[in-house]
Amino acid sequence: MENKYVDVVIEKTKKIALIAHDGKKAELLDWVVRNKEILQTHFLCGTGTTGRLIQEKTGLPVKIFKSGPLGGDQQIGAQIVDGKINMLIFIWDPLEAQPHDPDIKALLRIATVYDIPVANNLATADFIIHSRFMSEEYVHPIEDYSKQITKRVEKF
Ligand SMILES: O=C(CO)COP(=O)(O)O
Repeated sequence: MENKYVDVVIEKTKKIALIAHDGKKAELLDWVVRNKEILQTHFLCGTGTTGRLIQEKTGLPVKIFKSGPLGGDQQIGAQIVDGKINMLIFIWDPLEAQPHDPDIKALLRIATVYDIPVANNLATADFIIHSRFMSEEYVHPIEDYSKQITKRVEKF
């Protein structure tokens, strides 16, 4: 299916990454369908298979990165570092071992370093998308979070 993502979409309010492991993909797809009205006003991206399935099932434009085991989690992590993603919905499977477990840990770590909202289950995803964070007026309480991190690291 044609990738409908175009650069201009990046101007949308929130920049959301959507990822689910195989055993959790159906759950995430249903959630995206249920919340399509809200999600369509934001920029969406995802790892290879998750992103493609969301695009096919909902018709929403999704910027698609590599599949998780092929480096997609790392690409998404790099986008967080560059400020191009500011919310992560990552429905990882606690009952299934993954060959790229170090990449998964790295992504979750970098999301914490940059203090973006992260949902690892749908209850939290619901909580976030109905929260004040989704409004255009929301600004991170720490003006430039990455400056604060740099300061902390430079101390040593
Ligand atoms: O493995 C993943 C995240 O760790 C997801 O990758 P896919 O969306 O390509 O299945």
